[in-house]
Amino acid sequence: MKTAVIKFPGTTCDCDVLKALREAKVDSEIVSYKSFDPDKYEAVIIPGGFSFGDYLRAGSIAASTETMKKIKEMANNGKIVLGICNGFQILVESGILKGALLPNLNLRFISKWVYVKVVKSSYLTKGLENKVLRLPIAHAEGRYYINDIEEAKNLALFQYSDEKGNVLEKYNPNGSLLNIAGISNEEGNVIGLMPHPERASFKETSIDSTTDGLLLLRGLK
Ligand SMILES: NC(=O)CC[C@H](N)C(=O)O
Repeated sequence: MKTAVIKFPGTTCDCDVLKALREAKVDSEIVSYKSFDPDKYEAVIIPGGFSFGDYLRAGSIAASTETMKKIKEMANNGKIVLGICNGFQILVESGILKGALLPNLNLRFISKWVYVKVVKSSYLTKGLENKVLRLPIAHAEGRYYINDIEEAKNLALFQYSDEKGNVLEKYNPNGSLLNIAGISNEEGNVIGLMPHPERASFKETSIDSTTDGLLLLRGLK
């Protein structure tokens, strides 16, 4: 699937995402937010980083760009949209995904390996339901919140858990509602998650040689 990896000023994870996508055999390239042509792609990834310096709130300035209008249209047309970390923040700031990403409860930047349980099917989690993935997080504003608990349950795609998939508050690194680490829209074609699959795609740079990130990225093949 022809996939664009969008680069905003302050995006830092574009090269890592591209490398992981190529490892997953996904036809992909990095595209500047200034010259993005949505008609050329079937899928788009908004990678992590600090777009526009995270000024105001993480993701809020990128959310108001023309590029995000184009990505909203792609989402509405059923194309695949994936936001990773800052990309997830941009998707909620632009209203393409519901809810908000608030500062972590401890008001600190948290960088650690976590386990997340896949709690529903979506375009990228077909066949991975109930599996536990080991992925790293690295963020200051990752506390998922939405004002309606029932809606949160429906949106939840990944929940912080232990390695066996027990979703308990003690495994919640940032205070997210219902331990939510990622969500998808109802159709399952728009996905946002705080953990970084691209950082769990190479044995050499992963913890315990895990390549769980590839399980998700291969869905874009
Ligand atoms: N890893 C990322 O994408 C970065 C972090 C994000 N902008 C934050 O600190 O919340």
